[in-house]
Amino acid sequence: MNSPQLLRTAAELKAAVAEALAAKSAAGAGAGEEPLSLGLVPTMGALHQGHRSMMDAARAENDVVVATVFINPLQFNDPEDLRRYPRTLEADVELLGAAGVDLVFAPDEDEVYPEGAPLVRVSSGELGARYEGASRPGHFDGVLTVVAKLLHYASPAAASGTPVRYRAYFGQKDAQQLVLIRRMVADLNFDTEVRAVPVVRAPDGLAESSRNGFLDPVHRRAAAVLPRALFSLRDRVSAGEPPDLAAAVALVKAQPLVELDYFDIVDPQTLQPLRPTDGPLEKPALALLAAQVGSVRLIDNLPLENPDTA
Ligand SMILES: Nc1ncnc2c1ncn2[C@@H]1O[C@H](COP(=O)(O)OP(=O)(O)OP(=O)(O)O)[C@@H](O)[C@H]1O
Ligand SMILES: CC(C)(CO)[C@@H](O)C(=O)[O-]
Ligand code: BAL
Repeated sequence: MNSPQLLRTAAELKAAVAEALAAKSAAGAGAGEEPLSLGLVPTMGALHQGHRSMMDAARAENDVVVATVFINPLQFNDPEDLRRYPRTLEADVELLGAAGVDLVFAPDEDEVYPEGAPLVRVSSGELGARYEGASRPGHFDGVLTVVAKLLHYASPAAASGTPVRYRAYFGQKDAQQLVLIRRMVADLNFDTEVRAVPVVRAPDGLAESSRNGFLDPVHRRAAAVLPRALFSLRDRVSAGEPPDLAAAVALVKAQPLVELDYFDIVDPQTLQPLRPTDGPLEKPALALLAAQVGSVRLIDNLPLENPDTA
């Protein structure tokens, strides 16, 4: 297992990115058809198998892989959620080493926000005010602002005389976040390719999440109703039947320990609701939900595709 270099400041990261790319270049990377490449994987730490699969994807596609571990206060609307967010840097660095990550950027809050909360932020607009944004006001402006900063910190642009392909990895589990990051990169001309990584699930279907550790065994078992409802919806759609959202909602509501926030069927690119009331789905869609399970808020989603219109 290699031990990744741990960088605490933007200046250290910049120097380490330049050095790592130069070493790869000297070893012959980027000399053929494929340019030299750098993969960035932003996280908030408390890493699990979902994160591991993003690291694996980045490792498979890039010469240099940078992971970031930063709990971004700007995206928390609930101070208690921020206070208790799990902090496990030592174990995280171990997982990142096992995944072959080269550099780990774990800055302090003062490094990222030296003047305190920034005056100028990236606005997530109308799309950022729906679903997760409706329940967590300001969340997506905070996410986009820090992702913009992280993309700048790790940018290979200035680090090398040769062109470097820059890819950034995000989980499909945070579907709305992913759509918004794609929009930011397109709307603001970031020179970065956004790569989506499929949701990694526990054996009972629950999406892996750093907050799952807060569930006691009873709530943990109850939470499995969320993927059950999503997969029941998907199975109907895959069989060419209309999506019965009401039945899927009823399944969740029958579990008293789970309080549904939203459950909808949306366009995967725009997140506009697509709610056929009788006929089958006419184009690929995404089922999207959030629920409170005990003290934990969980989100999940699943693509829906009608084989007759695929
Ligand atoms: N189960 C998963 N499968 C694939 N990607 C995931 C999964 N869980 C998280 N990710 C991705 O990992 C990245 C970092 O997410 P984050 O560190 O917030 O972890 P998390 O488990 O989503 O934590 P939480 O849900 O408690 O905020 C995001 O791009 C997120 O979509
Ligand atoms: C992308 C991210 C690391 C930004 O803080 C965070 O929102 C997350 O972990 O999904
Ligand atoms: N994975 C999304 C980060 C958050 O819940 O704040």
